[in-house]
Amino acid sequence: MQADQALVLDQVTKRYGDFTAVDALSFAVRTGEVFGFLGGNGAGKTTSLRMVLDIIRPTAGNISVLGRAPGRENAPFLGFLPEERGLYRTMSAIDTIVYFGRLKGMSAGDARTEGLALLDRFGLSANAKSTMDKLSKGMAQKVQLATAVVNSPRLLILDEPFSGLDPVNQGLLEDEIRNASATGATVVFSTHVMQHAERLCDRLLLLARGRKKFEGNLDEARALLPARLNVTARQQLDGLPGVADCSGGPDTGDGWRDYAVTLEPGATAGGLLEYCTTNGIALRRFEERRASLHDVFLHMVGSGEPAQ
Ligand SMILES: Nc1ncnc2c1ncn2[C@@H]1O[C@H](COP(=O)(O)OP(=O)(O)OP(=O)(O)O)[C@@H](O)[C@H]1O
Repeated sequence: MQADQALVLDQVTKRYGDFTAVDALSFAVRTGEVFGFLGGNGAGKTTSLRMVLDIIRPTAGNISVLGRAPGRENAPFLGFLPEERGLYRTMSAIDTIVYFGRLKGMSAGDARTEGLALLDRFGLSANAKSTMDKLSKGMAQKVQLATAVVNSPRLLILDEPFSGLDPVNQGLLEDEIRNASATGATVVFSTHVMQHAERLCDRLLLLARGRKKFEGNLDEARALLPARLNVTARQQLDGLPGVADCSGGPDTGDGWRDYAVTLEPGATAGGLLEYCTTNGIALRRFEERRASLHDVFLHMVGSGEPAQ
């Protein structure tokens, strides 16, 4: 493992009987980056994260967390928001945060000071002494987030952190992730909602049926898709170099038509534009349509896997 890698999985497999939930998965998360762990339902995200946290053990392969094997001694440096949220119903919000801070080796005083500051930041100052069963689901989720970050973790792992949050609180969580990253923490979060990943991730991994489909940054992910263009021209572009498909809308009356053009893999919009210019093909509009991460997901994983 290199010094600039916060998390490394090397050929990690997890089997449940005959079923392989995670299949020879290898990837590395660099220190300080926000890393998206993406996949549809049942892809193996939670299973992978649980192995990192030593909640379950791999069937095969190696995991390195901040340079060490998974285990309890990593607790002071880690923050974890589990997918299954659950806190002691009769404990107050602040006591809950202090309890988790203590589990991670903080003093009660430090955990309380930091816990109160977090509740304030999350708009929950007035609820510090409310017991968990008196809080709304979203409020309880923010308290749980506070338990994950109270120790200013070097590696923050969030399993489906956006589920169950309203748009305002989703924004707050995005800010919290950016904030953790800005202060030097490494953040790994799983999601099946591509928009969050698109806004937040430095790099991402796409998982399907336990296998890695892609690891890289957003631009690299988008480059996996053939370029698509909106073009207004006087003639069909089918058959031009690099054009895989060109479908046209109605003639607007003066001979111009709008075309949706898909290029062949590896062909570039610039190459087609240059060809048109040098060959006297008149163009009134020539726009590249930027692929979304959702498009990439469907392209890589297929529409059988859910993504939003
Ligand atoms: N303890 C278990 N015993 C048997 N199979 C399991 C167990 N835990 C998980 N699985 C299976 O492993 C696969 C991966 O599950 P996992 O929870 O890791 O997926 P996920 O990517 O987190 O999905 P989701 O987005 O739905 O939470 C699923 O098919 C699941 O049924």
